[in-house]
Amino acid sequence: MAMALHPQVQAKAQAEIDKVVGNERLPRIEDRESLPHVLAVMKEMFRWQPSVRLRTRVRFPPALTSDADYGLVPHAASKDDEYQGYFIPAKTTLIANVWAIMHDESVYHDADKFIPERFSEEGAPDCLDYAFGFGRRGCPGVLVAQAHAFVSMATTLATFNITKARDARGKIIEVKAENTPGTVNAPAPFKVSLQPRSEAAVDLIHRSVEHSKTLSERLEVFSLDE
Ligand code: HEM
Repeated sequence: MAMALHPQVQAKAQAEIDKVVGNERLPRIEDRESLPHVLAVMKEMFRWQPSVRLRTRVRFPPALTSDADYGLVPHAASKDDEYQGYFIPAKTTLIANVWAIMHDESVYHDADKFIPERFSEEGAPDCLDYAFGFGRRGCPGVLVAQAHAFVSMATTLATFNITKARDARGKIIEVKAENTPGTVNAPAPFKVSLQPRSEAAVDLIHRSVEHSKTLSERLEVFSLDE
């Protein structure tokens, strides 16, 4: 969705991939540090639309909403505590308001806009520190999730142009940045067009599909042997 809405962000990320990775292979996780704009696009995705649901700009106490009756992964204070001068009695339900953190205008200017350069060029605080929760109950899948998100994004950008789709009469179907209700923050259904970027991209896509088939065959052999 974000790429169809922001073609200039997409073009910049693709130019970076073309320069650093070329079109002989797909981007890999090892390329992460050499692709700062692509990484910034991923961070901006997690900031602009954090996966957690709680969505309010009320911050009382800052960054924490206490005794809320909705939101993702509520936690409880195991003992009396204090946070920035606010007393939190034991057993209080606490839900980190990740949306408020990610859309705090004093930290992320034009917070509702999609601006990856805030991470790659402006030194904004790394939103990946919050997107997966906090402390000892933070997401244990964080590393695998981030690696997967980066590789999926980078390989898609390397091989496809994502644009707004057109209807049967050729009229552009506008994309609306809307979300589904529910615990997990997912985009509402939307239509985009994915076109391979070149013959080389088509070849890479075919080769990677063949490669994954080989991998799954190897995994099958491995599980049969056991
Ligand atoms: C983009 C992908 C993902 C996102 C955005 C995400 C985000 C989160 C968040 C925000 C929490 C709540 C943390 C908290 O309450 O402080 C969480 C918890 C959790 N996540 Fe993920 N997660 C992702 C992928 C994964 C994956 C791939 C795994 C497993 C391999 C995983 C396993 C878990 C588990 C088990 C918990 C509960 C931890 C606990 O309560 O101690 N997650 N995740």
